[in-house]
Amino acid sequence: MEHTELIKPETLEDLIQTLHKIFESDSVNVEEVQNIMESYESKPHEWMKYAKFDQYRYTRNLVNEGNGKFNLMILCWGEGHGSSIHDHTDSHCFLKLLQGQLKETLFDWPDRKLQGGMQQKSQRVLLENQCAYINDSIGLHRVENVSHTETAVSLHLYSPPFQTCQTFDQRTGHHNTLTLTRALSGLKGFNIGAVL
Ligand SMILES: N[C@@H](CS(=O)O)C(=O)O
Ligand SMILES: [Fe+2]
Repeated sequence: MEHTELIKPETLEDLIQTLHKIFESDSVNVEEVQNIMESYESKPHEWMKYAKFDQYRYTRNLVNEGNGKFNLMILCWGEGHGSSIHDHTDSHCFLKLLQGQLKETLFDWPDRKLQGGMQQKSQRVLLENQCAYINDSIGLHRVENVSHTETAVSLHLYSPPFQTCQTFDQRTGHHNTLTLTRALSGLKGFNIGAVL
């Protein structure tokens, strides 16, 4: 497999350029993408223009369309905002913290035969500049800003891009398909926000 030489991106623009290079190849090297995203040191003035908050739910703001290979988005989490349990539609999902902290809870896919609740598998707190990774074979997750005083901002890369995903009811394991929005302001549009 061909490897792009890893040079630490100094700016968000640099990071976007490097990601374009990496994704020219047809196969995704998860570790390489994770490393490059982690090595970018978040500088708020570089991403501020994408960071739009909503009073009630986290927002999704498109940053770059990655030549059709990936979507790069900035998600803004107000105090107490979180996502429902969801999948990632057979895509790779990278999640890098630009500001604040997020709690990630992992779940297994519910067993159709066993009617009942979904047990959480593990939990971790993601710190500023860390980059997490998930896909459907790892499982499902829920992401929350549990802070009552601090907002959180995260940079997400999805490859290939997707517009719908499934959300799950923890109590029953039942799912719904949801169309995601790429820019949410106010309450119009959809995301998988859940009020904690
Ligand atoms: N995957 C979610 C955000 S997160 O909870 O990972 C989304 O794209 O809205
Ligand atoms: Fe997610």
